[in-house]
Amino acid sequence: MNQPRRLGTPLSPSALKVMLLGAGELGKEVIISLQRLGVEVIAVDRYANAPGHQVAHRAHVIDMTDGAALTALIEREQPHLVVPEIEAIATPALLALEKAGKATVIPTARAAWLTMNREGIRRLAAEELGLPTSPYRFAASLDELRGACAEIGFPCVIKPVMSSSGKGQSKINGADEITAAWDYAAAGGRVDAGRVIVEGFIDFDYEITQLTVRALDGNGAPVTHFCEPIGHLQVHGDYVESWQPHPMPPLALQRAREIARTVTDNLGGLGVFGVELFVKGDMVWFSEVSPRPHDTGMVTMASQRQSEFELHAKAILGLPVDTSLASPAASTVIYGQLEQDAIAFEGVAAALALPGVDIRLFGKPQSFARRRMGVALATAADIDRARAIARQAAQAVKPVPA
Ligand SMILES: Nc1ncnc2c1ncn2[C@@H]1O[C@H](COP(=O)(O)OP(=O)(O)OP(=O)(O)O)[C@@H](O)[C@H]1O
Ligand SMILES: NCC(=O)N[C@@H]1O[C@H](COP(=O)([O-])[O-])[C@@H](O)[C@H]1O
Ligand SMILES: [Mg+2]
Repeated sequence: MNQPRRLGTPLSPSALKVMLLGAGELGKEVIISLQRLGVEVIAVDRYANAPGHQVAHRAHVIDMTDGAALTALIEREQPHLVVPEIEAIATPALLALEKAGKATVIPTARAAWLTMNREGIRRLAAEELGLPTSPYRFAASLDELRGACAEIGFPCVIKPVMSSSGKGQSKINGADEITAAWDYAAAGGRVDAGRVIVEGFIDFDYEITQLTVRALDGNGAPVTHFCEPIGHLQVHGDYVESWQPHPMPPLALQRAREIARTVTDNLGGLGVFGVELFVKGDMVWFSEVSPRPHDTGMVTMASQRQSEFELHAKAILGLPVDTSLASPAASTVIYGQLEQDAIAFEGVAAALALPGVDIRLFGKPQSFARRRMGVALATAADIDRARAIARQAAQAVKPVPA
């Protein structure tokens, strides 16, 4: 099937239809990119008026971890492509639909299934592909967790096997913190699988996301493209700042791309992958991979000629892509700060008055203190300046009660 998809007219019999499973800030941008190519988009999420719902042709609210509900919706809508946007999806249902020839899943149903669970992707990367990772163990009870921590040693990082954006994740320094970490993981997992991973703590110099795109070239031949490395800062396992290009010594960059190629070749399919890597000197460790655009990649809306969202949209349609950098840039997250519905934002004009700044407000209907509600973007002559300006812009934007 090395052919681009035939583009048609939305809401007509010739429409090319794409269904997004998850319609948060990342999906919203993918949807906008698809709409620019005249694709009919159906957005699905677990709550009403999700960011992507607001820009799609049709919106559905279902529990995407319910395999029967997910299958019924896909069979009813019959999209040409199903595009997972979050991890917490009934991926066995996607595997079954793909096997029955009833759905094409991006990049593949197997990739969505393997990456929904840290155990799937970690065992593939470390045990099958032989990639360097932190040492790790899995545990399904508090007792097993005590044993796993004793083997891995301290400090270590404990995470639910199914979670994202740092939810339920703790770094602990000693055995006295194990019980609290177990309870926190149980509360924070998006799907309570009652299972955690313990990882040895990697004392990295910096971490990057290596955005990797599997696309077809103009002749229909498969090609792997690499974006410039994205550096980022995480607090409590959640990204707060990212920048591109992150400078790297040639050997570390080569290793990062070898790892990214190995894992994405194995996962297969078409689209953007966010390969998360830890770097110390010339040493590079694989951490995890998103078979979809990555939150730290929001910086590409400012830094690249084609953002990671445009790259994903084009790649999944079988169109050629361009991963070139346009300018150094940075992104800083705007958190909700308030626990309220329907908040308002002040200070956007002051933020936009700063040089090279742009702002995205996602339109999430409900704010939590640590919920990502928007992002400030800044381009500048170098990443240090871009980071300083993006931070200043994010601080200027003030969530306020409506
Ligand atoms: N073994 C480790 N050693 C050192 N730091 C770690 C380790 N595991 C995680 N971290 C830190 O925590 C961050 C989040 O971890 P991870 O990516 O596994 O969580 P996540 O919940 O999947 O987050 P996201 O969904 O945003 O990718 C990492 O980017 C890194 O900063
Ligand atoms: N690290 C994964 C990530 O950033 N995913 C993005 O966050 C949304 C969920 O946000 P919410 O939790 O605020 O609803 C997801 O829909 C996706 O866009
Ligand atoms: Mg991560």
